[in-house]
Amino acid sequence: MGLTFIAIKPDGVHRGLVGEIIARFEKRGLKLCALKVVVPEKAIAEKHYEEHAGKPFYPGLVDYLCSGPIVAMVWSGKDVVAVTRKMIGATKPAQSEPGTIRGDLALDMGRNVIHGSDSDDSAQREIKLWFKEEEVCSKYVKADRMWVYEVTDEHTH
Ligand SMILES: Nc1ncnc2c1ncn2[C@@H]1O[C@H](COP(=O)(O)OP(=O)(O)OP(=O)(O)O)[C@@H](O)[C@H]1O
Repeated sequence: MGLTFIAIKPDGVHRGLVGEIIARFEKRGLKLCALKVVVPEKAIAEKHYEEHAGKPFYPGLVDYLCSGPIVAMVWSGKDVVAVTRKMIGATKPAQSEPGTIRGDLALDMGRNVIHGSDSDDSAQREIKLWFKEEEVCSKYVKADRMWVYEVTDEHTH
């Protein structure tokens, strides 16, 4: 089953973009499996971005994530990692296509509004880092499933 971890970063929360971003994922047909508002603990933010540890921007990146509440979410759907990465757009907003979240809502790489897992392995690691198992409701069958998917099997939700 395809799951991904999405976080609306503190700038997205402070700028009032939460509803707009969630609406985009809902309208695409994805299924919301978990959601919470949380001010990240430094240790979790460091772990989340551990692949960047040692890079010059790492301390600022961790401070940015911890600077206010984030909206942490789990979404599921067909090809959910690839689909959400496309919807989010390139890391540098100047390179994000119009129509993407960053292409429409962000201007600065250090304030790029949203995070999305970049692979199934990262998604699994990040979901475990941010959520307890019982906080993720991935089993329910969404009522519009037969209108979102042509074939509804164990790979669609
Ligand atoms: N060279 C850089 N200088 C400053 N900040 C950077 C740089 N590269 C990445 N970042 C910051 O680190 C975050 C993580 O970088 P990554 O390469 O994982 O991009 P991403 O997967 O598009 O972003 P995210 O992980 O936040 O979804 C970026 O969102 C950006 O805020």
